[in-house]
Amino acid sequence: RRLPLPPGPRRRWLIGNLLDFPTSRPCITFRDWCREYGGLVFVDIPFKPVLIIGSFQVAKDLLDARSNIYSDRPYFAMMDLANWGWAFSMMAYTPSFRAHRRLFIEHFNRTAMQKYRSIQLQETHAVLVRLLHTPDMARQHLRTLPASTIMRIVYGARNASQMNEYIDIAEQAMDAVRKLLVPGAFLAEFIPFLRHFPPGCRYRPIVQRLRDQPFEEVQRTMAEGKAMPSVAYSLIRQLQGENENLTAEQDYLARGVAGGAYGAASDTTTAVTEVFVVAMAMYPDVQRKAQAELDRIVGPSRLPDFGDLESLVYIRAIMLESLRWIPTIPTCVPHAVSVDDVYEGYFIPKGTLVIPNIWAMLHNPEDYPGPETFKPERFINKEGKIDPSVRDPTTIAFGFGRRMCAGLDFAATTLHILLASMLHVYDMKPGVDERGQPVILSGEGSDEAISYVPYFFPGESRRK
Ligand code: HEM
Repeated sequence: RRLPLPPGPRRRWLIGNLLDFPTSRPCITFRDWCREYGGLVFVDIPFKPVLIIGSFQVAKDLLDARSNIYSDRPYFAMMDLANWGWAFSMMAYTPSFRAHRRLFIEHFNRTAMQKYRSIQLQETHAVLVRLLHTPDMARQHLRTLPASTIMRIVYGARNASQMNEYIDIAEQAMDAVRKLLVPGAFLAEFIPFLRHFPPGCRYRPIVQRLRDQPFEEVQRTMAEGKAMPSVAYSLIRQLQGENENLTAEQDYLARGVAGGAYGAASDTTTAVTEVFVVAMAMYPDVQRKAQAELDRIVGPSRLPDFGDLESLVYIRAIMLESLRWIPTIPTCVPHAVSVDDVYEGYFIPKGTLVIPNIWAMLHNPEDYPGPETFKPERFINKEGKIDPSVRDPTTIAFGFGRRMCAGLDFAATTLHILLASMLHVYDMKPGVDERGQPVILSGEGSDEAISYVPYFFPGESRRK
């Protein structure tokens, strides 16, 4: 006899839990279900069983320890309709996915990243200057930073107008990810015949341009002998070897690896930066403490550098707290289990969609007391070092197992240097709205797959 399925909300005849599935702020409903039924909750959606993971331990046991069978992705109907199927973050755990990920890691591991530091610093400094000249466009400037950094690294984009065009394309293409990847936001994910009425189709041309236009520009400049060093350039050289052209398969791989970097890096890093700025405006004491650390370690006559980061412990704690307080991808990117499995006496059928509730794990009061408060001190021990006994939010916020974020190191260094530089130069304060009224800030994320904070600030320079 089959073992029982994990517990979960009561199922209705024929439609199971279809009507219970949340379409707004799913992380909250999932957290409530887990409080009622435990760290593992089974939700019965016709054609698509769903498993919600609400506890860090269960995520470790399944997604990390059994990563050989929990690293698949479900078929994302809406993302496929929007033409995002080429992005390896959406791919099933196939040999093609593994080839993409392997190649990606080769260009974004810790050693490879040393090469990108000067671009990271130049882009960070450029943002500081833009903020000074046009503070009313602060939000836009901060949004452009990860985009332009990754664009220069991946495609060697050369001039401002080319860069702006690429960023504009990416902004439009990423809108699909924000809107279509929220679990349950589109019932078509679960009910196949609804896919004939797709809101995703309108994104197809722009997503295609995101992948192809900058890549083909690199190919063109290579043919003219004018290409700048870039990841795309290295990929093409590496794959094509002595041959004159890439094969169709190599071409698909190279475009996917390059385009995947841009898609995965820009919005996520921006979202954390926005959380950080709002937190600084809401918690001026934290800001002052960070600035005191900077004054002590960096001093007033220069900007922070990568060599300072190890000593900037409090600022690292601010980064960790920014990742924890409003998690960037609150319900992760769903995994899928590729064979039938049994866990703690429960049967988990092959093909089940697995959703780790990152938000709930990072707001678990047992690991992070007073989780709604922004408190970097929680990560620092008596010796003034990062406390290894407090769960590191990067082990949750970047996902799990063999699908864990492939750009974690890149994201963490980009953020650390940016946060340090922003705090060194600016005081972040709550701004005023169009009617001149003070903006009420809140620590609540948006309702999209990548969580934003709703408002933004003008900062003020603290260095005259
Ligand atoms: C703070 C910023 C970031 C956060 C919070 C973040 C978070 C995540 C999460 C939660 C996933 C899904 C993991 C899973 O399925 O278990 C993911 C996947 C991924 N991320 Fe990030 N990410 C960030 C920045 C970046 C950057 C800067 C890059 C590239 C340079 C990147 C590249 C990727 C890729 C390629 C995947 C797909 C991995 C796969 O499916 O195997 N991410 N990220």
